[in-house]
Amino acid sequence: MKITVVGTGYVGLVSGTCLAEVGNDVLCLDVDPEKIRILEEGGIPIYEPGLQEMVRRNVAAGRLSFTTDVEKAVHHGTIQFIAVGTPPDEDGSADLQYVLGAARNIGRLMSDYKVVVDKSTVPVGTGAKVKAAIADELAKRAVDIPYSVVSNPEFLKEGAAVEDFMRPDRIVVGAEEEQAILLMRALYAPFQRNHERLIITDVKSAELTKYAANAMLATRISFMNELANLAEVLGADIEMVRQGIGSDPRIGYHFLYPGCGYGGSCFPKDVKALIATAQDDADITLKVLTAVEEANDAQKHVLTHKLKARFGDLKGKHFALWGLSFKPNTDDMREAPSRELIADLFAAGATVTAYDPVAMHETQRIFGDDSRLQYAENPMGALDSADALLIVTEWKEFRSPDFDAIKQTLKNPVIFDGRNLYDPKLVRGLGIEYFAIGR
Ligand SMILES: NC(=O)c1ccc[n+]([C@@H]2O[C@H](COP(=O)([O-])OP(=O)(O)OC[C@H]3O[C@@H](n4cnc5c(N)ncnc54)[C@H](O)[C@@H]3O)[C@@H](O)[C@H]2O)c1
Ligand SMILES: O=c1ccn([C@@H]2O[C@H](COP(=O)(O)OP(=O)(O)O[C@H]3O[C@H](CO)[C@@H](O)[C@H](O)[C@H]3O)[C@@H](O)[C@H]2O)c(=O)[nH]1
Repeated sequence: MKITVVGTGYVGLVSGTCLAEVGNDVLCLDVDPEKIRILEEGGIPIYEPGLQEMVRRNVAAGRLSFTTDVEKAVHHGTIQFIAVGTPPDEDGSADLQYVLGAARNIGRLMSDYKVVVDKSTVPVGTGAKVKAAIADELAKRAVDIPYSVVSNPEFLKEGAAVEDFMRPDRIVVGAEEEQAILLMRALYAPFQRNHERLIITDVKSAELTKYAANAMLATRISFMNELANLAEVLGADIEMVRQGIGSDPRIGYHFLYPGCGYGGSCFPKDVKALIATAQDDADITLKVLTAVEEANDAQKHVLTHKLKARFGDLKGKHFALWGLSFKPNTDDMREAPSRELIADLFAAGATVTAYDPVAMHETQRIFGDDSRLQYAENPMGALDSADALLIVTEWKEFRSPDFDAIKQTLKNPVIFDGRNLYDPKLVRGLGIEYFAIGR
């Protein structure tokens, strides 16, 4: 099948590449010429495990190519995926300018039947807006060309994006026209060989399903973070509680890990957008989600409070920081808890030496050449003359460190662990002061 993917970010590049992998002829469009240059030179503009090799393989096979030429892109695919960003507007609602801009381009340049598939996360009612934008462009040209608009939200997780796309739990398709449903079924057939994964809904339900999924997961995390803070004061261990409740199949173990707040380009933005949709379009205040967001905003400062409780004034203190990206296996720094922590430390007059396996370059782009933030070449290199070690991302390489070396290198043998990586008994038994979340 001939497919165009508009937007070559985390979702567009992964979707386009995985669709090429199963034999489709995919053209990826982006407005950012730098991204297209990198891709055309055989690189990838993001860090995502397994993606680079898959891109190279499919480019070499002639099934995957990249362009900034909008006209070429619109003419290429019968299926036109829209996978552009939907960042939060000032009031938290999703900014649809990129999605509607992409839709207008399609309406302006299409010459035959298109299925326009929205993969970006968009509020309920966006499908209708996309349809209207295309209709408007066709009317301006005084032509009548058939097209369908489909909602196909994406559920991939960064760091595991290729695996999630190739082996999805479910594929939600919101479509109301038979021709479009048939095409979507054919497109996704290779991804559901062993059992049915396609859930066909109306367009609005598909749009809401995406927000509902992220809001539910964010709710579990904020709930656990609040309980962790309570457990700590009461003298209970949240990790034992987590196992105690996770073993109930009605609850399950996933997404119950307490920490220093959820980040990333999706949960914070999508929780905000759903609250805004409910308020603006339905005059309904989503009380649970409002609390989820508030709890998360507070949780991002939990390590700062612990540091102040331990050290008092942080002025002149120097800290080692392990982990910068919002989660392991990505270089994505959007809404990363590390950003809030670093800002808190700067505000309190402290300095930082950070180490992250892949996100230091992106961090430097964000913080610029600020002498208060230095970078180490490896985890141990960050510890020299630091007053304590702080951990905010659970990269695998932090899981079994040389605790003796940590103890000898730090100025004070103190660890503040925002991801509960270690057994408190073991670490404290080695003579290291250990502060974790809820234990
Ligand atoms: N990142 C994730 O893990 C994830 C997962 C599921 C869903 N989503 C959703 O998917 C959407 C995209 O997210 P992302 O993280 O891939 O974003 P991103 O910012 O990484 O990529 C978006 C890309 O679109 C390009 N773009 C913008 N306007 C364009 C236009 N008119 N034509 C062509 N290209 C254009 C940008 O240059 C950018 O490269 C968002 O709605 C997001 O909420 C993201
Ligand atoms: O038990 C947990 C699980 C996650 N997190 C944090 O939650 C955030 C998000 O993590 P994760 O969901 O793994 O990463 P994302 O790549 O943001 O993926 C989410 O957002 C995507 C974009 O919408 C969706 O497609 C995915 O299904 C959804 O999991 C990160 O800061 C994690 O540290 C926790 O604190 N505790």
